[in-house]
Amino acid sequence: MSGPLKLKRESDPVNDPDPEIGTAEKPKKVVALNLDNGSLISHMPNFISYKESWQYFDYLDKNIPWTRPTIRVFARSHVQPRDTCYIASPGLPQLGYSGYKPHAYSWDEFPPLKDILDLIHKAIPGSSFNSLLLNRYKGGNDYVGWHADDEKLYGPTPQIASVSFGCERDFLLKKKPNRNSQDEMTSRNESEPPRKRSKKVNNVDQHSFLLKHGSLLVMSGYTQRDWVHSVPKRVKAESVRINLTFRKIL
Ligand SMILES: O=C(O)CCC(=O)C(=O)O
Ligand SMILES: [Fe+2]
Repeated sequence: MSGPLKLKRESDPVNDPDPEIGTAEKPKKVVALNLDNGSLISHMPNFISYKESWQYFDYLDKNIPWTRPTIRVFARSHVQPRDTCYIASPGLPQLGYSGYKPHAYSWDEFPPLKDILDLIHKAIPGSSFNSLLLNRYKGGNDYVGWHADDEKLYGPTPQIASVSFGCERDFLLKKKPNRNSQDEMTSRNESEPPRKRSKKVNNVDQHSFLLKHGSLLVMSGYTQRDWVHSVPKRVKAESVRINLTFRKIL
């Protein structure tokens, strides 16, 4: 299990800085959310400066070999509702989800990704990510359905570091109903998100983060075992968002 999560800041937080004009010297605010039973979320809204984040966005938008694969969910085929790409260090076991096994590109082909990886390793002491799943949401109709990144190859307490560029989108977390009824929640639901379930959801059982341009969100501990997350459709989100989730295959 990864140790207690402590994101390093460049200086102590003072006033909440203007999100529109990022600078490298800006103090880094960190919000830590301790979910129950050892699930942890840390959020650093200004992880990478505004200007640098647009440079990364433009590079990734143009240079990543994006694909929109067909995946299988609940025994039905769907086109994944967002573009994707996968990077992994050599010699790791093959990632597979929803019947899809992405080709693993090398970090060496995309030097800016190595720079972001370095920034993340510096921000999260003790981390050593070796793979990366990239997503590109072309507009508000693109989304990721409720799922947990609980594939066995990440181990029982995966730490996942998520960096976002471009259009701001909501990132939702919801507690899994209970340990015996996880089946319908744990596979990536890429079909329309289910309509409201009849069971009432407690306020402490769901959380929402607005993931801004240049932000970092880290999920640790038992978050993947006990919670599901999603980035739902948003009609008003018209522009492109690129998200990077760094993971460690054990
Ligand atoms: O786009 C995001 O913020 C989340 C993506 C995600 O959950 C995933 O790729 O597993
Ligand atoms: Fe995920």
